[in-house]
Amino acid sequence: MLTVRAPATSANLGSGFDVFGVALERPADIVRVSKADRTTIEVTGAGSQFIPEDPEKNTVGAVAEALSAPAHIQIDKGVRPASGLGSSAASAAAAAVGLNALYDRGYSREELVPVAAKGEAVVSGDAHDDNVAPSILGGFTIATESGVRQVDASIPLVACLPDIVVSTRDARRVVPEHARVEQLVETVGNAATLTTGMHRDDPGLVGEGMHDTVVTPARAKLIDGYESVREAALAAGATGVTISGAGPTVIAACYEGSQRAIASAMLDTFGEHDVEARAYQSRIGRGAQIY
Ligand SMILES: Nc1ncnc2c1ncn2[C@@H]1O[C@H](COP(=O)(O)OP(=O)(O)O)[C@@H](O)[C@H]1O
Ligand SMILES: N[C@@H](CCOP(=O)(O)O)C(=O)O
Repeated sequence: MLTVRAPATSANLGSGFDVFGVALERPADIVRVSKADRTTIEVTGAGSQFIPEDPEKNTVGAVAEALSAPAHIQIDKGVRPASGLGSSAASAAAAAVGLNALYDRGYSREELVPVAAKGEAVVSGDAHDDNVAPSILGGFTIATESGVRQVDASIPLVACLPDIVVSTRDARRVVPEHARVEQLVETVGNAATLTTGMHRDDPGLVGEGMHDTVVTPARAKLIDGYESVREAALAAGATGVTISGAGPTVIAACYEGSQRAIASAMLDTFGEHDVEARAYQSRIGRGAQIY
């Protein structure tokens, strides 16, 4: 048997829709894999009552199939589903890393990204790599049609998860089909600023580059209190705030030392909207680890 810990991730970071992602230090899924004649799945932990154990419907089933690696797979969920923290991707990433080692398939971490993305296709209808890439590789990742680039950045973050459910599938339906050329120019500038910030470990540039006027405003309507939470986090010292993945988690970048004040401001503000929430104070972290 092998045990793998795969971290939650935050995709998009505002200006990098379907491209950017970062690994968080916490929360994480713990996945145990052992060889079997056919794949069976057992799920416990956060939100497990909403997660199917049928291999055709769970992200890890598609990964086992893609690696021809039937196994008994036990998933202990630390990352709540439909959170915007790459919940389904964390399990898929852990399964890809674990089954690759268990069956000695010899794939590199980079080669495992599209394998884990097959799991994502099961739940979101699209094989997007922006969550599985950082969960497998760690750091900041740029996932495009031509592959994945990774930067070992270290930026302090606060991820505030309200007690609201937003499924990725639903949140993809509200993404605008068109953008003005001015918005395109602004987005390219912001994405480039964010990438430079990641290379320099500069929270100011990363926060500035998180600004987005295309996808985020459309999705913000699905999150009660989003605009006030964003303003409260900025007032408490965040350098940038946006929706994590498809939401409802709201993610803030900041300088070292201000995470606690930002977490508290975000929780209080969700509270003012009668929304319970929890905050994870984190940094950009490492990818899946085998124990
Ligand atoms: N191993 C898994 N972990 C979490 N969710 C899973 C898993 N397998 C299938 N799902 C399904 O995926 C959906 C959650 O995925 P998604 O909306 O992408 O959440 P998140 O935004 O946190 O990634 C739920 O419908 C859940 O039942
Ligand atoms: N790029 C995707 C990312 C979804 O992330 P999740 O954590 O909400 O699953 C999107 O924005 O739809």
